[in-house]
Amino acid sequence: MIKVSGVTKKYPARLAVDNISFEVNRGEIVGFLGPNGAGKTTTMRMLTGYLPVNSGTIEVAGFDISREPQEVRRRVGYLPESCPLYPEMRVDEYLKFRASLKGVKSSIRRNKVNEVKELCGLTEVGKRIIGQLSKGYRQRVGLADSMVHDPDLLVLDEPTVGLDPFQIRQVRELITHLAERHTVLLSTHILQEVEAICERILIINEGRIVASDTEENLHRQLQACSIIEMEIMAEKESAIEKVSRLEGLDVRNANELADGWLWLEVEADAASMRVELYNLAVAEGWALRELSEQQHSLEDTFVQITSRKEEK
Ligand SMILES: Nc1ncnc2c1ncn2[C@@H]1O[C@H](COP(=O)(O)OP(=O)(O)OP(=O)(O)O)[C@@H](O)[C@H]1O
Repeated sequence: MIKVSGVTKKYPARLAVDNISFEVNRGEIVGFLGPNGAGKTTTMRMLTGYLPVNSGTIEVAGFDISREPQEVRRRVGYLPESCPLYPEMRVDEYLKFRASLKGVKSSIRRNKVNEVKELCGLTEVGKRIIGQLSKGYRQRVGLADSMVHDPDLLVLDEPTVGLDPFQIRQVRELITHLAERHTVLLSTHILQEVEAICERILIINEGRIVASDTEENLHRQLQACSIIEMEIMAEKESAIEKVSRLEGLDVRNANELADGWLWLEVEADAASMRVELYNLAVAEGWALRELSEQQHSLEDTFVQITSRKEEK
């Protein structure tokens, strides 16, 4: 559905997107993650034909964005970061206006508007003035707008930004529902959002794609190093020395607990090195009451991937 090949975008004072390539398959729901200024919005604007590329090619639904921008726009629904609604218009009026701008035939326009209103939970507010709606509802109007021409692909830039937790949940459910019929590329800062709705994650950092995989596989890449916590009855200095002497294990933190036990935080080069620590405790005659490996959160994964120096 999306094929980006070697795309670069330079603003006068800044290289925002640096030779990126990635693909999104039909029917996928892909999360686009990256720190502030990483290049997410720039990429999304190029994908939707709002910003020209400097070099490289973008194909959407088989059409080249530079050569056939109209064909691409017809097949893409875009929810920009700050959706430019007309605050003085009523919801129905606005959606009909947008549908006509997007070339929806007048004979089916009313039906299309009703359909997207229903999908976005807007049926009750059709007669309301947009400027008087809550932010959550305005966001739904933006979503309804992005899909009123029945696009194959939805590109959503931070769809839940500024919403309260209840609205966030509703908009997420809506997106999950939309993904049954559309391919979705969605940018967000909220990692739980990606965990909750996306099948695959693309991570962009300083204008470059630094990861593209399922959440599970991204975690797996990082399982190569893990953190183990242990609590033993042992003398601090000697325990640190003996643990650190084991290959692939290094003590990061040590604390003598109030009840006399020693807590150690150990960095392991590989997953499942707890058994080495268990064997050491047995060999040294240390009583052991805790030996656990920390699971990486998506946040750890994100931080590690976006701070890997060699990939910059
Ligand atoms: N119109 C512009 N003119 C000049 N520089 C720009 C323009 N738009 C974006 N930039 C710069 O390009 C880089 C990428 O910006 P972009 O908005 O694509 O990042 P982003 O990942 O969407 O960030 P955020 O998460 O903060 O929205 C940033 O350094 C930004 O300052």
